[in-house]
Amino acid sequence: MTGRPAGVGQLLEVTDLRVTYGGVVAVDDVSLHVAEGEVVGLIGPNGAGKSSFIDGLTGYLPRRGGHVEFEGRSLDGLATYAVARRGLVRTFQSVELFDDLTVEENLLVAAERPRLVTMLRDLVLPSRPEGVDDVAWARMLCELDDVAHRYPQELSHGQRKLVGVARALAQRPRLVLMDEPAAGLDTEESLAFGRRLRSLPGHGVSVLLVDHDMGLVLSVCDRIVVIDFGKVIASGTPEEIRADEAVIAAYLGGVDARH
Ligand SMILES: Nc1ncnc2c1ncn2[C@@H]1O[C@H](COP(=O)(O)OP(=O)(O)OP(=O)(O)O)[C@@H](O)[C@H]1O
Repeated sequence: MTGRPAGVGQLLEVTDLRVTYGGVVAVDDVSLHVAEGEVVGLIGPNGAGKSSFIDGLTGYLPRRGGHVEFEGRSLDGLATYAVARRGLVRTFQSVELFDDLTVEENLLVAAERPRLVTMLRDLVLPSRPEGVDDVAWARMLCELDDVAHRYPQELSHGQRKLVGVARALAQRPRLVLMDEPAAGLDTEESLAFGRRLRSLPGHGVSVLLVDHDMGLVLSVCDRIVVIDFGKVIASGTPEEIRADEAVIAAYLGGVDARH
């Protein structure tokens, strides 16, 4: 159901991932891959298992089955911080920023370990130009330079969401898993966010995007995987997903059954 034969060379390869809560099977043997440079969407109606999938994938919840490989190496049994260190970093639905720290300081905290590496690297390679550290890079990508010295309470909801994304980027991920990054953004903010997101592969960052904003997902993703009741029901290009009858039925069914 992943839309391509199993093989090597994927950045992320998830095989038959299973996540349960007691007797509830939230993720029922879901397989999915992300290749280098791809923006892949993971969508599904409310309660389909999207967040549980990300939690199981990144080690926030125990996996009851399946395997996760990243850059050809197994992530099975790794703690969340070790997964992030490998370059697989996630954002959360609710952005928990440090209110008494500025935007810049929030990013510095996120990038603490990489910055230590940066300092050591700078000692060895003093010619490295100033200002291209990980925090500045994340700020630049999320266009947060103008608010770098503001506090989170002074920002709009959309800007706070962007700081959450920048915090993930400041860790220099190879792949960022975004859990509903556009929730609460207005149309204009969502469009701007989509443009920034689309630029990430050009900076060496691939993306797995979970979001309810279908306009955003359909416009920025190379491929989309759709789950419902914990199972993959479709995968393909945005055009294929738009026309897929199982997807249409799941979302139309969702209007009656889930809201
Ligand atoms: N802590 C929990 N305890 C028990 N069941 C849970 C728990 N969290 C989620 N579930 C159940 O697992 C299933 C998948 O939920 P999940 O939150 O992963 O779906 P989702 O697709 O992310 O939904 P949404 O789009 O609403 O965020 C649902 O049936 C949900 O009720």
